[in-house]
Amino acid sequence: MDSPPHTEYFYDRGVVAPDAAHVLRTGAWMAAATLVQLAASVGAAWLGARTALDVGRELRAAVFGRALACAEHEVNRLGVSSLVMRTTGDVQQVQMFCLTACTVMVTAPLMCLGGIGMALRQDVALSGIVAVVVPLLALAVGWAVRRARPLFRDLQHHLDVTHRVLREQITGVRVIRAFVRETHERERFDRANTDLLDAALRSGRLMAVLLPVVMLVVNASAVVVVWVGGHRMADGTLRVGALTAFLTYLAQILTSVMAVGSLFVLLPRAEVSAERIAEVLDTASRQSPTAGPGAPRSGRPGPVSPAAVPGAAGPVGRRKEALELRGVGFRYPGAEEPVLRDVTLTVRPGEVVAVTGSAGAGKSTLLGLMARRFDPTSGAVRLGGTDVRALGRADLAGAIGYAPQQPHLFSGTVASNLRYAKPGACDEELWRALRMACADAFVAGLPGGLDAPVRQGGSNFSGGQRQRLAVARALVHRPAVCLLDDPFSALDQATEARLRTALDGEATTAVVVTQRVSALRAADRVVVLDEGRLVGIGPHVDLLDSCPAYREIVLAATSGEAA
Ligand SMILES: Nc1ncnc2c1ncn2[C@@H]1O[C@H](COP(=O)(O)OP(=O)(O)OP(=O)(O)O)[C@@H](O)[C@H]1O
Repeated sequence: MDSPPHTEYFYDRGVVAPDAAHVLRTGAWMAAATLVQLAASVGAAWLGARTALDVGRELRAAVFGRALACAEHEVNRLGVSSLVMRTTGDVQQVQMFCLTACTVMVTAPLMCLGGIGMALRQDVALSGIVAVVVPLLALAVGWAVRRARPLFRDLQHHLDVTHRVLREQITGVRVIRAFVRETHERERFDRANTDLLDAALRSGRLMAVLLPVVMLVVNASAVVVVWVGGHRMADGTLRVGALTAFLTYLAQILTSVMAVGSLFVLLPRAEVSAERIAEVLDTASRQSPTAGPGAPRSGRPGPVSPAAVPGAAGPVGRRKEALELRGVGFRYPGAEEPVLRDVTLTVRPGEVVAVTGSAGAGKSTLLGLMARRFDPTSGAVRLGGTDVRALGRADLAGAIGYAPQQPHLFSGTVASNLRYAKPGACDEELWRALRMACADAFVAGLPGGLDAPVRQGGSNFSGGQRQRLAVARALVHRPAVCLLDDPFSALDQATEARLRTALDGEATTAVVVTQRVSALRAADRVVVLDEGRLVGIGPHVDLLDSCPAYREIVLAATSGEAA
């Protein structure tokens, strides 16, 4: 009976003998085995790639979801560029590791164990060389992995820095040109770029040393096998077929060990990236523990339900809500001093309250607290008698229309930006909001009207147009409370007056940050902030008499306006 297809027999009976029929028979077995191996490899590569891509997609979605839910100060702490990097580059590193792990970690150990088994069966004495070589390789790779981890952490940090500098420079390119600071900025970028290069070289050098060390061990082991085997062949204790077979098994074992080694070379960078991703996933959500449930923001941010806000009644969007601040204090994370101290204020339903004060007095922060961009460090904000922390985010978003001081528009169309507030809004609702924000005339004049394109950040619109679109967006869903942060700063007097009249006509509760005397005069009441403290509240005329800080603001503003 024939022996099994075996490299040793193939050589001794087929090549040394020679026996063509044996060569053909054994060769056919080997070709069949190779085909099976090929199919298995292709299958493993396909499944591995699929798994790695799925892992990448899931991780990206998780990091992005967490970044959206992050508290604002967490986003600031991590940095926008770093968050982008973690969502893309870091996920890519983990994905690459997964791909290699999926394809290598199944086949390589099997091939290695199979090779060791066959080598032991072939020649126990020669197998001793394997017992020395494999731990040597493991030691070399382990040493490199340990040393590589801090180097890759440094590399990822420098990638973040370079991205941050680049992003800042590209978004600020107009300012750079206006102040002819190209040389300065080029130097700043060069510094970041060179630091990145150095970090990449440090980690690259380590990996460059590892490969020759591994190859040296592999080739030295082959030399030792041939040398020992050669002597034993001369003694007549080893046949040429056995030596050739052993060399084949040795190559199989070492190839498998090197494949696993390549995985460990990817490990430290993937590990660092995974740590950075985990840091984002572990950040606190902007919702405080007291926050109640509520529909997720991803859906349509429908109007707050009467059940969600006690006291709410009437048809959607026509409600008026009281907004109360009770002893509100706020300190930005990491800041030594609070920005707001003990602010108590009630904005009555349907009332228009103007907030004024010197630069940095805390006006935007106050509005941010009302919109629940962040939670107060002391006291509470109540809407319709309910603590806003107890409201679902969608409920709150439905009840409040917020236009921040620096309006942000997304790339898309005018309509898609306006529908951010109410995805199902019809064109008539959009035009109504545009009319209120005095933006209807310029939108009507755009080619495409509501479908006119908006470039990233609204860069194809003027500051005033962006501001009006942001105000319109805040009004589309007819919120119970409008929070407008300095909406008049880029508007002329006539447009400002039209916007005020439109807001009055809507009769919603409104809190408007402004320094414009005309707007202060027209408001039902004015709130005056000075270094985070509420120093005056009342109608314009009363405050002129009773509040020196207000008088100063008005005097400064009127002289400016008169000039
Ligand atoms: N994200 C932040 N982190 C730390 N401090 C902040 C942050 N935002 C604002 N501040 C600080 O809080 C204070 C109040 O800022 P805020 O923007 O509320 O003032 P403001 O009255 O709206 O000013 P302006 O009229 O100039 O817009 C400022 O001293 C500012 O430096």
